[in-house]
Amino acid sequence: MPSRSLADAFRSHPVHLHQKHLDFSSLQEIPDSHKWTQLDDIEQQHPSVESFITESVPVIDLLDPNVLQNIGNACKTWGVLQVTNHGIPISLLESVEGVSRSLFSLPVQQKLKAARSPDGVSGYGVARISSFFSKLMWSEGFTIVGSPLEHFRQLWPQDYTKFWYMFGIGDQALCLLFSSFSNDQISTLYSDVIEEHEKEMQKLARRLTWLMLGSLGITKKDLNWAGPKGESKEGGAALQLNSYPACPDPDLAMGLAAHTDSTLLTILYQNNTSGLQVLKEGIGWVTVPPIPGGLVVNVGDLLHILSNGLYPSVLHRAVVNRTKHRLSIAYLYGPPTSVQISPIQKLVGPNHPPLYRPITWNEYLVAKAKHFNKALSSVRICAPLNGLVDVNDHNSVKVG
Ligand SMILES: C=C1C[C@]23C[C@H]1CC[C@H]2[C@@]12CCC[C@@](C)(C(=O)O1)[C@H]2[C@@H]3C(=O)O
Ligand SMILES: O=C(O)CCC(=O)C(=O)O
Ligand SMILES: [Fe+2]
Repeated sequence: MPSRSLADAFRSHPVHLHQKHLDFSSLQEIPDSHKWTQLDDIEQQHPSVESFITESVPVIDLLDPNVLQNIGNACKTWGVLQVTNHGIPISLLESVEGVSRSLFSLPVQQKLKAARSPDGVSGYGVARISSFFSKLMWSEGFTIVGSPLEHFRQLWPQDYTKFWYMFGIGDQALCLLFSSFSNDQISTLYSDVIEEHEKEMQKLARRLTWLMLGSLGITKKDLNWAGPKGESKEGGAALQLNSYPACPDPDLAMGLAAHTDSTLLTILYQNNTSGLQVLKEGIGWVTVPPIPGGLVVNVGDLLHILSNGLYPSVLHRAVVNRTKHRLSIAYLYGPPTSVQISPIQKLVGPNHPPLYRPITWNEYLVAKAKHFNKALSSVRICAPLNGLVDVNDHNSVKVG
C-alpha cells in the first residue's frame, strides 16, 4: 500500500522539532519566538509585488480545447497555474474545509492527542521544514496519509457538540443549529469526507499529471511505472490541512516559509482568503488570489526531475493577515513510493544530458529532510547547459 511505505521515509529520518504549541487566538502581540526578520529566511529578500502591476499566475479552464498547450506554457514559465472546471464538487471541498475548521478549533491540549511523532508522517504539528528555521511559523498543520480514522478518534471529545451557523443580511437572520455527536460518529463522518476527497483528488491528480507530461509529448508508454504494464501501480499522496490564524502583526510573521514541494504536483484549495505567494524570476513574490471554484496546481520537485528541468518546481510560501483566519488544503501527489524517478528518456539527448540521477519518492523525502531547499541540487548530476537553473538554487550561476 503506498500510504504505508510513504511513512517509511520518515521512520528512517526522524525530525525532532522544537515544538512550542501556542494558542494563537489568545495572543495580542507576536512573541519573539515567532518574529521573523529578513535574516531568518533568505527568500524574504525578494520583493513582494502588487498583483495589479505585474503578470499573474495563469488560470486554465480544463474544458478549453487548447488545454494541453495552455498547461505546457504555464508549467514552463511559472511552474504553477490555477484550474477551473476540474470536476471536483465544490461541496466536497467545502466539507473538507469544514472538517479542517472543526479540527483546528479544538483546544491545543486536545489537538496534541493526535500529535505527529518525530518519525511519523501523519498527525497534528508544525510543518516538517520548521527544523530548518530558528523562528517558528504562524501556522498549524495536520498531515493525513491513509485513513485518518484513528487520529480522528483521538481528537474529538466523547460528547462533541457541533454547530452550523448561517448569517443573514446584517444581524437579522442569525441562525445556529446545534447537534450532538458521539466521538465515534463524528470521527467516522469526517473520515468518510476525507476518503471521498482522496478518491476524487487522486483522479484529478492523475489527469493533471498526464496533461502536464502530454504537453511535453510524453505518453504512458514513455514511463515505465505508468505504462501499459505499470498500470496497476497507483501514485501515493499526503493531505496537508494548514491553518493560519489571524495575526496581530503580519509583517513580522511567516505563515509557511518558502519551499518547493517534494511531489510530482500539488493541488491546493484556499478558502476565500489570500496568502499563497509564488516566486517569479525577475519579478518577486506574486500573490495567487483565490478564485471561486478554482484550485492551484504547482509543479513539484519530482516532476521537475522527470521533465529534466523543463518544468521548474515553483518556490512558494504562505503569508498571514491581520483579520482573517486562513485555511488551505494541499493534496501532495507523488508516484508509487519505491519507483525510480529520473529524467524521461525522450527528453534526454546529446544536447540535453540528464540533469538528475534516478531517485525514489521515499529517498527524495529523506533528501528533503536532510538538505531542505538544496535537496534538488543534491541529486543533480550535470550542470545546466542551456540556462536552466533550479528555482530553489538561487546561488548558482546562470548560463546564457
Ligand atoms: C509527502 C510529503 C510532502 C511533505 C512531506 C510529506 C508530508 C507533508 C508534506 C509537507 C506539507 C507542508 C509543506 C512541506 C514542505 C512540509 O513541511 O510538509 C511538505 C513536504 C514536502 O513537500 O517536502
Ligand atoms: O497555504 C498555502 O497557501 C500553501 C501550503 C503549502 O505550500 C503546502 O502545504 O505545501
Ligand atoms: Fe507547498
